[in-house]
Amino acid sequence: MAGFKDRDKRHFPLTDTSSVVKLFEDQLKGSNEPNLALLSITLGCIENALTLNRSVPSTDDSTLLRPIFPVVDLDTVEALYTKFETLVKGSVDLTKYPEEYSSRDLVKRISDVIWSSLSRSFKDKAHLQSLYSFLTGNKLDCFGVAFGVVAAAQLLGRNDIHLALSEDHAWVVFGEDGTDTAEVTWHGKGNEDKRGQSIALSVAEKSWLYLNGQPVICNRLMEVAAMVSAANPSISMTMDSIEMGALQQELLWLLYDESHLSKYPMALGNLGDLEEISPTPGRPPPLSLFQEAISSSVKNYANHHVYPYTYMGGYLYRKRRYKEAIKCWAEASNVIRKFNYTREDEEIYKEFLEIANELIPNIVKAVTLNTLDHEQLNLLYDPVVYGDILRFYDGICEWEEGSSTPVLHVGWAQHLTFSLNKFDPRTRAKIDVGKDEDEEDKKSDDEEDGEEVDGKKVVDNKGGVQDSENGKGKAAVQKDPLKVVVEEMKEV
Ligand SMILES: FC(F)c1nnc(N2CCN(c3ncnc4sc(CC(F)(F)F)cc34)CC2)s1
Repeated sequence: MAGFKDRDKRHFPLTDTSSVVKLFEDQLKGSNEPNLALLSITLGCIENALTLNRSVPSTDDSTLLRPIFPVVDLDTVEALYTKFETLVKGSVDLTKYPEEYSSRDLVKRISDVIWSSLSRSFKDKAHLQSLYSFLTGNKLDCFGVAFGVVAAAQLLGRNDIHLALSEDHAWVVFGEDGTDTAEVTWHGKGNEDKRGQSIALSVAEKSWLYLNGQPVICNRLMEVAAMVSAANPSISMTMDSIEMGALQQELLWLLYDESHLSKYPMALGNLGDLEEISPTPGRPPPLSLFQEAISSSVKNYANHHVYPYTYMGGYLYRKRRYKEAIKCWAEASNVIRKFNYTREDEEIYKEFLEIANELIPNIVKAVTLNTLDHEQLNLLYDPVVYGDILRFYDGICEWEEGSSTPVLHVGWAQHLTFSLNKFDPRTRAKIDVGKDEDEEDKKSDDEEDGEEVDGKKVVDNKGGVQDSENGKGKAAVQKDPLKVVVEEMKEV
């Protein structure tokens, strides 16, 4: 049972990074499970003091002289903890849920308790992910609501309720074998929340948002990793709190050393980004952390996560290692092609749009202008790079195939032709457009050699040719959207 015990209280007041790390260390290595509410309130209190309520004006150069790490008093944290405990235990009558494992009704009830306390103000600001934000401002973001439900469940002794995380959404798992699922928060803008529903139907859509059944399922220790990973050191668009970033980095290394990041690719990516900003002596470099994130996704999630590749690609791009960056993006595209694009996948759409329409054109321009650096110029004569760009686009096309919503539009084609035309024609003649033998293909093998029907490979598993639906039972996106419109017009 979690609870605010004396052994927790003796860490207070917290006066610097190391005292916070000691509190987390004690919670992670101690006898019983870490107290999510206690840690989230504490971390949120520090983040608030270092980013929103900075004790000294940010322009004042005296900050260079005086440390501004906030003192976190026991009574501040204890008062908020008691407020949360009173709210949760006062609103959920556990005698109504006597069974050993949690029911959907109980999960929905806990979600309602968090949900009904929220203020109506807009929720995509920063620093709304912790219980400190919830208890002092009644505000939480999408992740924060899901995390709050799990922290409340822990307070109620419901140890089967755990956090499930995709790359852009969060929900909970529960029940005897931890395979029941429930929406507990909203997603995106203008989407009705589906709280209380199982996520099975959404997974069936093969959308990236639900990672096609390959989300990160947390235990209590990984829920601490999620809380730390979701911490946000940014003060403004241009400035980060050094102290908050350092604290987040040290806590992530603590979790890394206890192996609580090994199945959490995004947390490994976050740590890699922090190490790029401020390298820790004696620790692995960013690239090896990004590689660990990729390996974790391959090993634990059938290579269904995109972000490990875009973490590494973004890093290599910033280091002007363009050939390797483009290979990462081709690998990212090799992941997204396994999904169908649905309207709630905007976040990853924007990621691929930026790579295709900004980053790759910038590379092609940079190496054209910077002809002094022969290493870079060779890029436009390198059939491997050209092949990777084609693979990058091919994955996006396959992502679109069979999807209910189109992905590509003429803007994509303009940037595509710009980028490809910069390559030397002899180089373009050299490449072999062989199919990469990827073990987990979106189509089953016997569809690989399907008939071409108006440019689309559409076969059933009997080798016959289906109508416009493809092997995934979805209304496939036609090659020519205009044709669809004309056909629909005829039906009217
Ligand atoms: F691939 C690079 F471009 C990225 N750089 N930052 C990326 N982030 C930053 C951090 N981030 C995350 N980092 C740790 N855990 C989670 S769980 C989650 C989904 C939701 F917020 F719970 F809904 C998001 C997320 C989302 C992805 S990807």
